Amino acid sequence: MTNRPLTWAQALDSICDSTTLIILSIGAGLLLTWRLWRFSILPRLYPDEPKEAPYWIPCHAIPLALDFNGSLARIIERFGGSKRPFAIVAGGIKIYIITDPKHVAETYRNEAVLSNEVIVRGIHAGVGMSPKGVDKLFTVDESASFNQQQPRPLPPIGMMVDTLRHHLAPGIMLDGFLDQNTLPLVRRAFDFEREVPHPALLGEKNGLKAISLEELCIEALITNVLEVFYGPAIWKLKPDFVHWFMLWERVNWKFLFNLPGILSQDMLAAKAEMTDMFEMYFSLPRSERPGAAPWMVALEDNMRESNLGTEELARVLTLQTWAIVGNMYKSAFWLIAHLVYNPSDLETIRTEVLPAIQGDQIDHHHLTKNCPILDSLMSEILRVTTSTPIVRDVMKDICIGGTTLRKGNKMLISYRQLHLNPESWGPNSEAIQADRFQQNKSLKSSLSFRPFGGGSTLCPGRFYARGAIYPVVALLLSRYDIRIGDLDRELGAIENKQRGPKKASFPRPDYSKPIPGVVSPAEGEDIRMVLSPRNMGQ
Ligand code: HEM
Repeated sequence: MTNRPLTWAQALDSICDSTTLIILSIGAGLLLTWRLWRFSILPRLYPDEPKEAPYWIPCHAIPLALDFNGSLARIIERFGGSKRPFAIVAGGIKIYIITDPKHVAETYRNEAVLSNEVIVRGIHAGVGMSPKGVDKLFTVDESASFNQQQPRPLPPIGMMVDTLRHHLAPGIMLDGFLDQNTLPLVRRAFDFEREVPHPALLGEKNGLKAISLEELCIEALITNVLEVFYGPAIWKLKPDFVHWFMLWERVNWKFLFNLPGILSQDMLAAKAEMTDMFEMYFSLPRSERPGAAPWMVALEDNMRESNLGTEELARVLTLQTWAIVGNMYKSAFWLIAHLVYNPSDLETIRTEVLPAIQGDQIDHHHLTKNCPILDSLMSEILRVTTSTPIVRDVMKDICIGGTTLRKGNKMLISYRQLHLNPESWGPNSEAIQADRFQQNKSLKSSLSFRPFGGGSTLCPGRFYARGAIYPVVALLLSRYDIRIGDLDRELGAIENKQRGPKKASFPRPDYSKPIPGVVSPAEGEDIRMVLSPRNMGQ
């Protein structure tokens, strides 16, 4: 063998190779030392602090952005077994994760320290309110007329929710609002003979109707409820408002993640169309927008008294509208979807609701008080489809679950994880069991069940939601027999006396995005139903 001298190029390559190797080794060494220090040594030095779920580069933000609920569930599964609060880091921010139902209750008892004010301010700034406008929302004016009757004076933002709470608590006001304002419009959602084609009607033949379940729920619980709250003027101002709201529904996660404009043109467009409509609406003299809900009228007066102008009102109400109509249509969608795929539950609930429907009259008291399986199924649907992540800011150091949460960090509760926790709900916790809440009545007030949040931000619309959703279910079941499928095939099957067409698979929910409230069906995941009028042609 001859030892040939290296060429210049070979020598350079070999130096580069060994330099690269050295750099890589140092990098790997530093990374390992950092990991050892951060995730093994630091937790021993500070045993009271929640342990951090280990990560390499670049923290937990990317998996969370790609599949929010899935990656959160995986992190919790790997790390949260002990039920002690633990921490993750996303986008440079430390977030404590609370998984124990008892610790969740503790967070609601400490709302001054675990506060949502920074987040609520940020959301209002995100819809375009000026810092001054946001400050006005949070400033208490003891002399404001709405504060004269209050045991404790409220800022306009508190007054707003309080007014809603007052109008929608069980009692004469809610009864009147349901009977006079809401139910006539819910009934209108079943008027398939109207002049302008019904958005849910896909076809009609021989007395059978092909219907999109999603569109029916949108018509009943978005389009009509918007009109219940704002009156019909909104349609003159923006006839396609629902289109923009539904786009917002699909992309509002970009708003929550604060994505840059270049990645969120669709979300920005939807937001602009919605605020634009409300600005036009609140610019109209009141006489030109009749039919608004009493709550809305009282709210507007109070906001104007607090010097919030038309543009600011428009932006605040864009967010309120999201809370008002963002969840009911999805709850109704999943509830009816469950029924059409589970005929025995459908028949049980049909028997329960039939007495509530007399011709055109709907007895909402019967539906909310005397239909235990319907009520139980609604709770079960909310349990399984809730996707809400609740985030709070830690305003001062606080001890929760034996660990110290440090000021300046955030805290997150995943209601989805709480609602599916096998320790509370059994090993088959993802399966829907219609009578679960009827079998065990204490479950509705369980610490592991929070479909409407908790503490001072407990949803003020929870009674109204049931009062508006149940009539939709009752009208559908009392008027129609329902099959899943295609009109032509269904007709063919009837003519040939065969069984109906093969059922499509159950619609897939989209848990990949953080949605405040109930999960949306994934895009295109609808149910096509064939409705045949009951007692006709049977
Ligand atoms: C099935 C339907 C509904 C579900 C699942 C639902 C869920 C929730 C949840 C989880 C929260 C708490 C958020 C938090 O603590 O940060 C909340 C708050 C809220 N909800 Fe609902 N909601 C529904 C229907 C409604 C309706 C019909 C209205 C109004 C008519 C409404 C108005 C509000 C408002 C204004 C808040 C904010 C409360 C506050 O910040 O103090 N919701 N909702």
